[in-house]
Amino acid sequence: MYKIKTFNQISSKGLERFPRSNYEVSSDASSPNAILLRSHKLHNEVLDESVLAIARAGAGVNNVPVDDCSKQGVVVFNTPGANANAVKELVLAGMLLSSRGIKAGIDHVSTLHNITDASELHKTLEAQKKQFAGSELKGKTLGIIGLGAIGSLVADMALALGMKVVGFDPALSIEAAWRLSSEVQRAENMHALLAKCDFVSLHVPAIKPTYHMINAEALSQAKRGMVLVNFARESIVDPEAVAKALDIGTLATYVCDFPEPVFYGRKDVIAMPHIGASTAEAEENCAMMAADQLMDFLENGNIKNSVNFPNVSLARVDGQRIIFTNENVPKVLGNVLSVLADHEVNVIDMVNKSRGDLAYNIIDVEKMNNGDVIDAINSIEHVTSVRLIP
Ligand SMILES: NC(=O)C1=CN([C@@H]2O[C@H](COP(=O)(O)OP(=O)(O)OC[C@H]3O[C@@H](n4cnc5c(N)ncnc54)[C@H](O)[C@@H]3O)[C@@H](O)[C@H]2O)C=CC1
Ligand SMILES: O=C(O)C(=O)COP(=O)(O)O
Repeated sequence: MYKIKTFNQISSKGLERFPRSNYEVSSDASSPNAILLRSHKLHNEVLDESVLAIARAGAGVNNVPVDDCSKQGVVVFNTPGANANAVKELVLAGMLLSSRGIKAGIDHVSTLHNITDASELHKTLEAQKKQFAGSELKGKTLGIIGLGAIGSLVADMALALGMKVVGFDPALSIEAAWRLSSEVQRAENMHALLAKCDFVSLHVPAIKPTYHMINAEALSQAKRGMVLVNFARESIVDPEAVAKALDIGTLATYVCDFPEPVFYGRKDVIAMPHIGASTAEAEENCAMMAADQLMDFLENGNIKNSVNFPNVSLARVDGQRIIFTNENVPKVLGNVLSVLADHEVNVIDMVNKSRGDLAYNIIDVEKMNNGDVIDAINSIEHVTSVRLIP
């Protein structure tokens, strides 16, 4: 029986994937084999030694202590692209809210409830609507910083709306580059992008190099009257610098999914409560993908869409499967194979893959009678975790 501990509201479509004959899934599971969560912050919690994997039903893993997990051989998964469409649609809403008098117009209409005569109401609205005129997105230039799953969808959407699109992504993967429209112009650097865009949308992960990447210095390069859209993370912008840029007119509007106290009461900030991925479709996609990845990992040791370990997959054969993780240094695999040889364990098939400082191994062996083998592997220097799958 595998135990999955959940945090946050996980879509039932995902939870239903775990057969209850084999899985206990609950928010208060003790000694869980795996954790399934969304934005719940794990940094201040002690990770149970029983935890083999953590699946983030979503994209950003800044709420998971990935480096600590790596040291303990805990595999961290996310669900790339599964909520990208939901975010893309809200980016469009954000751009429209910033360029048309939608919010102010709606608020204004709600103040007119005292006018009970329909023709008087219509006359008043027609006389006042000029206050809520805006401008169109067509023909404007959108800069996109981060051209991964979300950024590339935003680019396609903007091009379809008749916008010009400029992109910046120094870490673009080959797969993401293939997805990207050839109509997206490449900016040499972020400053060049900021200088020529009417709208700039951020779609980078919250990692050290992106911390406050939109700061006073970056904003000093921005085209006057730019709209900044942040559905990525709060840490990517310096809120004080954004408030200052709004004060002096460098920025016309800041649209974000991450409200900050410094923005309270500002009419030029459109702040939403982190709802970029809050659609039934995105929640289902993320939860189902995370559940499937966890099950394949727990039952077979296969890894797909981990953020710290390589993708690894090996077809099952009769026998037993040994899984171990190690620091990526010489001799570890050799030492493990020596232990197997010393215990007269016959290897059927194996795979060994590394990613940066970490390595992941699956070794299929004929059924063993010796219970000491796993302990012996565990005691090898640089091995960080080991388990046996029957
Ligand atoms: N508001 C919400 O509810 C949601 C927010 N997000 C946020 O959006 C982020 C991006 O999500 P995805 O597009 O799915 O991730 P992704 O991994 O597909 O794309 C991220 C892109 O950012 C690029 N990048 C990394 N460092 C960069 C830098 N310094 N400058 C420019 N580009 C850089 C990467 O090369 C990659 O192409 C997530 O990490 C998360 O923080 C994601 C989903 C929902
Ligand atoms: O996927 C992401 O990175 C998100 O920010 C979505 O967060 P949520 O799962 O809606 O709490």
